[in-house]
Amino acid sequence: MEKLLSSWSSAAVSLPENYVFPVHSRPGDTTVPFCKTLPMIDLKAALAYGRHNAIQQVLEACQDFGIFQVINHGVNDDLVIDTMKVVKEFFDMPNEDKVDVYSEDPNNKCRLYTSTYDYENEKTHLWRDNLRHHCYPIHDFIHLWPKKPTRYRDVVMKYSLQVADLSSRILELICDGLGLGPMYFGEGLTGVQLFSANHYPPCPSPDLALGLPKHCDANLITFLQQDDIYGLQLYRNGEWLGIEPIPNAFVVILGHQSQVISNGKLTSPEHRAITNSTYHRTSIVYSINPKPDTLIEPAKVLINDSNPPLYRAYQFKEFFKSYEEKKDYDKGALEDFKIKAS
Ligand SMILES: O=C(O)CCC(=O)C(=O)O
Ligand SMILES: [Fe+2]
Repeated sequence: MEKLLSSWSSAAVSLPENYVFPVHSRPGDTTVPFCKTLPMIDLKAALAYGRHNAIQQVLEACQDFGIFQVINHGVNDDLVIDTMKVVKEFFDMPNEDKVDVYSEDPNNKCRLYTSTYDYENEKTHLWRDNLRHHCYPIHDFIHLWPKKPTRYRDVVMKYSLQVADLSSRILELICDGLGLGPMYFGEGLTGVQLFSANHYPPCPSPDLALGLPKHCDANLITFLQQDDIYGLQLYRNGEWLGIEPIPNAFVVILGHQSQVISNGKLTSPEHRAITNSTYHRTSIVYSINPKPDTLIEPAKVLINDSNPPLYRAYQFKEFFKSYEEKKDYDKGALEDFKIKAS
């Protein structure tokens, strides 16, 4: 547990060498402008104008940005606040209360660890601790979740169920918008669901370190809840832009698999998490992933002579292995899966 940032970072006066990112990927000046054009969807209002209107708003956001904020989403506001609170309480606990879930084994279905799954071999450590556990179907995994704080399991269970429901509603809108036919995003594409809480303590050199480097999410889709402390940045048209924290909003982010299934019609955005020298920051990620054996391919209904497949079919586990081995987490992760023009 001594590797955890929360064990030593508060006493650090300078950034250790192995946290300093190479010049080309370090953030430098982190004060970038907010992305003022980021789509913001009021789901309730959008649906009030008819399902067709909601489909159009979601699809446009997914095509143009691949990332948007959603408010009036149907997940209970008090529950959202309470979940952030209980997760912060978890990270605030002394080490002896967290030791049960600390694990250096990436195969563990519930674990607290620091940086990436591959701490020993990574070139630069990330300035984050992460608590991650499976949560679907919930009763297969809840017994593995943290026992403390005592409210943790109850609150996170309610949260997971409601965010899973939101994810189904958003995926149905995407499915209808793309014309994929009913239930395209079924168990195979959504059957692995993870609750992942990132904790970024104050960092002595936010210009040199990163909470998470530039990446696209490997999954199908992410529902991210930001703290009131800013730290999420989007790489768009060659520049970094901040994603403004909006109370109780979810940031919806399409993963690589959505880009492949839509044959490039939808985009998976590159993003990162910066640190700051003053505040602890926490983000909660609800991540929808395919099952390992699921075949991922551009949806057949989207393919025709004028729209040939851009990606070959593969099993999700093949993609994931390459994503982790190549440690090429951004757009490059899809290179080996592209069908090259002959
Ligand atoms: O902490 C954040 O805002 C970003 C988290 C993120 O991108 C991820 O966990 O994949
Ligand atoms: Fe991400």
